[in-house]
Amino acid sequence: MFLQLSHINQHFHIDQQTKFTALSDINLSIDEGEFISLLGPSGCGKSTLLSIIAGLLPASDGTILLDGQSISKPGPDRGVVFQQPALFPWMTVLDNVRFPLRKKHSKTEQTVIADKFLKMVHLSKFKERYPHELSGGMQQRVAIARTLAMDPKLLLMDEPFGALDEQTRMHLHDQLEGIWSETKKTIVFVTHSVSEAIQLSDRVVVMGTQPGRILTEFPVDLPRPRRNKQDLVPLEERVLALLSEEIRKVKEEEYQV
Ligand SMILES: Nc1ncnc2c1ncn2[C@@H]1O[C@H](COP(=O)(O)OP(=O)(O)OP(=O)(O)O)[C@@H](O)[C@H]1O
Repeated sequence: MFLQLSHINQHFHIDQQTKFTALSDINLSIDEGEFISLLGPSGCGKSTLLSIIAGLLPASDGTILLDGQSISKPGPDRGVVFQQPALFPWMTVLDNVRFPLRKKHSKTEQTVIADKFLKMVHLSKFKERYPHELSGGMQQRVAIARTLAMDPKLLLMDEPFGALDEQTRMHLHDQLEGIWSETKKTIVFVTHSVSEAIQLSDRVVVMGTQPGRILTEFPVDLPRPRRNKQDLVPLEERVLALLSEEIRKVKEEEYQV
């Protein structure tokens, strides 16, 4: 197994007396090259789980093995793409992508690698531009190129298209599918969107709340690319039926309805 999460629990101490369980007994196995989505209502612990896999947050309990190695802190084998692209505004697109390569690669190598991934996200023509001269979707593609350029074994994406409009998001779904089939990277993708999860993933892992846990998994056996939205509807309905109860629980807790 390429990525193996075993018995992960995550507790946060709210104060000296109160402990909040954000994740309870998470067990998940992911094959190399798989595209997995973590889907669930707000607060079910998707980002927390991604942070634990990234090594940004140590799990309260449990183990994570990536390619046989135990994970406890961030490492170059994992690349994270967040909702906000977090580019350096004073650097050109090319320099942003070259920046993380500076310690391991010569200047020429940095440029060759950066050019390759900027081409993959169709931004070669914009490499001398600055982030503020790009749209939100283009900035996010730069962030994806920058992460891929580091050649991580595992790509972790936390609602990477959540801040973008619907049209841009659809465009980036196509691009991400292309990147995934070209690079064969293993991807763990966090989303709120049922259709996004089904369109992109080999497997949708549905999480529930109180405490955050895995409810079930849905394999997606639909041919790619999945451009015809109608083909996704039967599975969407099954996932939504499961999620509606969880969403009701969140509303009840948050709004006391
Ligand atoms: N550092 C922290 N201290 C205390 N509680 C936390 C901390 N980080 C997260 N939580 C809580 O853990 C739960 C899970 O949060 P998380 O952000 O992982 O959920 P999520 O599923 O990603 O939500 P969303 O979809 O809204 O982004 C939430 O109830 C949140 O308030």
